[in-house]
Amino acid sequence: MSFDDIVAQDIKENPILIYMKGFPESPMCGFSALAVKVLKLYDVPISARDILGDLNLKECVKAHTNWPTFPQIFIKGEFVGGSDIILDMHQASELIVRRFYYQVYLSTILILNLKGQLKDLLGDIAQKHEQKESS
Ligand SMILES: N[C@@H](CCC(=O)N[C@@H](CS)C(=O)NCC(=O)O)C(=O)O
Ligand code: FES
Repeated sequence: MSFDDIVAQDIKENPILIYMKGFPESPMCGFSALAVKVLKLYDVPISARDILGDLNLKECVKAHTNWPTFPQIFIKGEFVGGSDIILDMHQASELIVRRFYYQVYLSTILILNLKGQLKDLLGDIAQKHEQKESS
């Protein structure tokens, strides 16, 4: 099996694959460690290959993606990028989630406020209605 075949098979068979320095449990570089840390936040199975021990594999991966550095992350067969890109993607998704909760919070305040106003308004009518009935 050529190294090209190994890379092609790796990418095909593993939904999340990192070519990295070291292994997920023992990264040998801060950039690789960061990529693993971000992916671990999503509770997904992470497959990895250590490129430090195999220069041929390393060169083959670089040629395959035309990307000069490691880590290199593949998700569902697609090359995504390195640690900067995966961190940016994570932070962007965090921002969307935070904005969503903020919107829900604002909407809840608004609904409670309207409900309070309606209660005051109707309460007044109900009181007058009661007074009329008793007189
Ligand atoms: N900004 C890069 C950082 C990765 C990086 O600069 N990696 C370097 C140092 S570990 C690298 O792989 N250099 C090429 C090499 O060691 O062969 C990213 O987003 O992944
Ligand atoms: S091995 Fe030195 S920065 Fe990655």
